[in-house]
Amino acid sequence: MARINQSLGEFIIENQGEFAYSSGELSRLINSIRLAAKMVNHEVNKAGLVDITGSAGEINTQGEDQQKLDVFANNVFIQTLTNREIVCGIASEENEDFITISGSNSDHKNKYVVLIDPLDGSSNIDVNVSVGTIFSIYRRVTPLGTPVQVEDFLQPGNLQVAAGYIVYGTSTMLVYTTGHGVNGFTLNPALGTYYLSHPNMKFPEEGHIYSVNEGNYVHFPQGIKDYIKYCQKEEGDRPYTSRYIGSLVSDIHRNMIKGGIYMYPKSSKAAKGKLRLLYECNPMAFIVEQAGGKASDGTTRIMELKPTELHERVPFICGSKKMVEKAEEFIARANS
Ligand SMILES: O=P(O)(O)OC[C@H]1O[C@](O)(COP(=O)(O)O)[C@@H](O)[C@@H]1O
Ligand SMILES: [Mg+2]
Ligand SMILES: [Mg+2]
Repeated sequence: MARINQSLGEFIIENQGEFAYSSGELSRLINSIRLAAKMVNHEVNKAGLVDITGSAGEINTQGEDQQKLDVFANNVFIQTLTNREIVCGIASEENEDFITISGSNSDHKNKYVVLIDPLDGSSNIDVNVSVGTIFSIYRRVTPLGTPVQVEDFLQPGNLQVAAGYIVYGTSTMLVYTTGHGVNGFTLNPALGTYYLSHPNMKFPEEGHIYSVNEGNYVHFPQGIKDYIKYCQKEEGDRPYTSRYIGSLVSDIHRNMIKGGIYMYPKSSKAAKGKLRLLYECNPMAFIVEQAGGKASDGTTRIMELKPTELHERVPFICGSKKMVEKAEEFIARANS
């Protein structure tokens, strides 16, 4: 039973029984992510004082200019998980290929793989706007004792055993689900401990916030343009308020608390949108659905999409159930 101010460590142990055939491996894995997030949080808070802002001078596999904090966060999560031999493989936004973790006895004994966006909202690092980390966990599908394969990562979102995000904002929060609801924990920086501050988070069915990069409006499909016009129309409880931070984690976190819809649609500039299915859309969709919201690519439920590549992109619409359904209506009408 969730108790306010219960520590994350206590919560993980007390809820371990929720996981089928729980061996404690998943608990230890979430604990390792908790630890790595504290190390990243420490650096994020010092951004501007230490040499952690700006470009790392490298281009990642997505053709993006890697930021120093992208590289730092990526190394911290990979090392923390590797050192603890807690997973059999890791896929990251910042690495072209997946990483095989064989374990000190090279016995590939671990059953979980992790997919991670180590630093989300990279364009906001240097301007002191909140950023995040996103993680998704699956049970491997290839036999234990053998090296991990790409098919262990290319699983549909509805097979996730856990997913979560960390938002490094006015406070640092870790929000996650194991398929039994969504709980949010706030870091007490003085004690270095996360405490349950947002038990059983619920996504309001309806909201008054729409989040989309309107700078791309001219490039959007007609259905999206029509829905944005609907949000802006003086009618009933509209116009809605436009809020766009440009950090996926922060935009969805806000909308989950206040009610709202986030959209990163496809466009004439980006045929599949920008966001990555495996380590951005699937984990956020799992959390949003577990909180009672909805997540789709405009027509299909995100978590039913069958991934084909590690870094594939998909159009992403998610948030308050009724708002996502309304947007899907406009898309279907424009496509008919
Ligand atoms: O600047 P744009 O095109 O609106 O894109 C913003 C989106 O891109 C992202 O920054 C992509 O994530 P990364 O920073 O992890 O690459 C999202 O967090 C955000 O929602
Ligand atoms: Mg991201
Ligand atoms: Mg990133």
